[in-house]
Amino acid sequence: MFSFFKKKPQEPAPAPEAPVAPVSAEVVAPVPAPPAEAPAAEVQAEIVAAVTPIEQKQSWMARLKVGLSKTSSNLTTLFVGAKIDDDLYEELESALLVSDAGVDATQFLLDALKRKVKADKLTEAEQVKTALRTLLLEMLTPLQKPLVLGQHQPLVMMITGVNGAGKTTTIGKLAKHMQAHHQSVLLAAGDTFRAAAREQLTVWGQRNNVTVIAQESGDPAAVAFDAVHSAQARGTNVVMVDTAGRLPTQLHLMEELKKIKRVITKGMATAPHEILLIIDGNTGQNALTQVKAFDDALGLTGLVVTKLDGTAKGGVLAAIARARPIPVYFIGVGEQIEDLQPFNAQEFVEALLG
Ligand SMILES: Nc1nc2c(ncn2[C@@H]2O[C@H](COP(=O)(O)OP(=O)(O)OP(=O)(O)O)[C@@H](O)[C@H]2O)c(=O)[nH]1
Repeated sequence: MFSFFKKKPQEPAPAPEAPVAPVSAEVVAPVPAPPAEAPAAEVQAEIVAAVTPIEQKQSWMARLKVGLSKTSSNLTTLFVGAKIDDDLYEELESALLVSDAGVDATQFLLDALKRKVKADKLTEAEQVKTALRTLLLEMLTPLQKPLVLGQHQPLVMMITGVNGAGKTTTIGKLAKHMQAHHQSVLLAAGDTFRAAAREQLTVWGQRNNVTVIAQESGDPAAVAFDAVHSAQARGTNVVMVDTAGRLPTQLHLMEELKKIKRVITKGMATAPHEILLIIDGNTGQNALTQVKAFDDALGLTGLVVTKLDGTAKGGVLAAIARARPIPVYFIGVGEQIEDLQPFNAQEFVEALLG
């Protein structure tokens, strides 16, 4: 099942469009006032759930389970035939740390588990496992939030992340899913560093009926600005701004991201409405460092965790839930479109703990 949440727009009545300003590298035309949002094309206040064939769903869950099988086997075997004693807690501590949950989340889970074992007078290891499942679910459920469509016209999304995290691939998958929900999509090829990235996106756009705004050379902020105005003029529903990969330690590149955000806001006062960080699920605890750094710089609204089909351990979501509980809109378990699905805490915990 792939679903988005569609909502009525909350903005005041739309004002007329500001004239499209010429794109310039540094400062862009005066801020149009007031925010010029056209009425949302189609609005519904309900969760739109695409019915996904049961086999597809099962194969997706199967891939998630395979992806997280190492962690799952570490976490589940330690309960088999075990006694509830210090050894069990120690083994659990190691398994959680190895799963990338990090010290804080691991300690939190262990403390909570010990309290629960005492309070509920648990006597069997299997009951402790069930208690752990409940605690993990409580911890991860706040991360489960749908991406809202139809609230802004256009909905402007900035997509960020380190090199190779899966930004461009995720944009492609999201665009397809959005089209399936009758949303028109426009992409801004903001990775102006790599000509190949721009070309890749342009070719992909042509094939998939998605307009791509790209510039031969230039400033990614200008490309983003151009894309926002273009979407406003065309009545496009969603703009996704791709950005070049960068490490949080590359401070000048982080400054560039802030600039892209500022310039988007100049193009549309309420935008960007979503700032997503794409995380490679295999980066372990480093993912948390990325979340903190990108959030500090930009104020993230959502995360997408990719490559949970590989050697990912999955525990990093617990670390994120404790340290920076930013919604995980989607998780990816492969390269196909249907391999990107909304994050569901229940399914995730099931994949981790059986
Ligand atoms: N196995 C697997 N591979 C994925 C997934 N998502 C993306 N990939 C692959 O990861 C690689 C990098 O993806 P890109 O989308 O190019 O990453 P990017 O963040 O745009 O990279 P840069 O443009 O270098 O910053 C590609 O080979 C993708 O096919 C996933 O969920 N699972």
